[in-house]
Amino acid sequence: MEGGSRSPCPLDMDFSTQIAALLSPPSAESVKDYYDELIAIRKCPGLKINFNNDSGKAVFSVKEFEEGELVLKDPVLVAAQHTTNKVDCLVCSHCFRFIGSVELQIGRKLILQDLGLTDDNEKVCTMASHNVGTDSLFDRKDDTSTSTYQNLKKNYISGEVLESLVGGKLSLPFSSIFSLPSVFDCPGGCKEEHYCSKSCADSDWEFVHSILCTGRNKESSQRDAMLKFIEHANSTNDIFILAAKVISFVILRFKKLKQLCLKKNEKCTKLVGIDFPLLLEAWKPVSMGFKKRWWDCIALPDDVDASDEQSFRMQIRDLAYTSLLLLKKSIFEDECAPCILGNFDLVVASPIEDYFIYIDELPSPDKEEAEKLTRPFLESLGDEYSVCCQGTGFYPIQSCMNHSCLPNAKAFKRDEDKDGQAVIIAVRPILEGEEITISYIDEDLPYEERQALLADYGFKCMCPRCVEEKRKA
Ligand SMILES: C[S@@+](CC[C@H](N)C(=O)[O-])C[C@H]1O[C@@H](n2cnc3c(N)ncnc32)[C@H](O)[C@@H]1O
Repeated sequence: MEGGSRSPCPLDMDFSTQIAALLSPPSAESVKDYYDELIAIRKCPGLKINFNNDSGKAVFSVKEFEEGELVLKDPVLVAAQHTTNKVDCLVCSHCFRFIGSVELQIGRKLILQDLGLTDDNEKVCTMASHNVGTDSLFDRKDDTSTSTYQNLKKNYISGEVLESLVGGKLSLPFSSIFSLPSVFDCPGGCKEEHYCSKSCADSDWEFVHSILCTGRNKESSQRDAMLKFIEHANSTNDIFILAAKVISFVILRFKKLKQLCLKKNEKCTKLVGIDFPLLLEAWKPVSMGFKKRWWDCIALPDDVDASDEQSFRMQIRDLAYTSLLLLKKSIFEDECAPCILGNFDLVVASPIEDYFIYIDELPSPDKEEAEKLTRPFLESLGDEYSVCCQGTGFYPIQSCMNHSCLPNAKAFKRDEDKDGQAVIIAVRPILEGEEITISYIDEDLPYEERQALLADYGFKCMCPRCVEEKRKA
């Protein structure tokens, strides 16, 4: 591996040519073809991806946009909700929409809080690896003949009431206005993932989850190995869960391409046991956003001295290698040699905030009447009563947008944007042919602070504002 000690991974040596090919930037022509097709599929004909001399790929407008106009809706290619966030939000594992009901969201969170899961990271991880979703909450009813949650300590809402809330026996006033899609279980029966519809469940199964599922169809040794991988990721860095999803996505895409190829009776070239051209093709959507290996580009934490950078990077590379070995034990595939890539934030607003605002804005006496029921729940939830769904994902088009401290667009979720898609809105009129830029940081900060933050992204900003402010300094 360049710039560090020798890689602990023998694959790096054995497959150095193939790995170099996988990690080398795709040609300008294949980038153009790939994004032209994707833009047509995404139905955002106002955009074009081209190369810009200073910063590589860039998004350009091919039409005028008005201030406030939607520029892009970009569904996530692969994403994962943060492990700790799973206590706060029950969301569809495919589109990241909130699911169940206002009652289930509130009751589930209070129960998990009372079980101590929000205070204790270790326990959150355990909860996530044996995921407490909906069934597992209800399953506990079988454990006792009386109410399951009657021993809950912190809330002054009784366990019985919470049980009625998650079980659908107790309705909160006006909650039907904020109705959420019903919960669909994982088709593999793992109880770790939940969905908003059969189509989301099927898509996730087809594109990612069938390999990672710890449900009934998994052989028990593989299931144990997968649980060990998940536990390691949750107690070190949950970015490895996203990495595992990316690897699954590539393997499943590879298998599909291979089947297609065999169906058409085409010759599939074999290279040291790997059908390499097909693997390159399967990896293509990921390669479009791949920059560097994770340990080479992750920002140096504040508490790590610059002189220790090299050893820090080697440590996290070794951590990634340990994670990869654990994953390989559970999804061993001869045909694919995986790798880890970069990431982008995923955020979906919680409907719980809207619900409590609605109650607060009701006219008298409806408000007082409704609050008799809702206030104890709001008080029990505390300041963090409506945490967003937060995670990490890879957005193919948004990830091509460069930074400017004087951007013409921004990521902004409107009221109607209730899922994990990236939404980009024009912040001023955009001319045809202009590059579309967003700000990666708080652009209200002074010049020096902006540059310091952008250094973590590996570049010095030369936008017109920075050039001007530097000149004046
Ligand atoms: C999310 S990507 C944007 C797309 C990128 N240009 C590409 O080719 O994939 C972020 C990376 O783009 C480059 N970049 C973004 N904005 C830039 C700018 N204003 N000046 C120089 N490089 C920039 C940096 O390398 C940064 O790490």
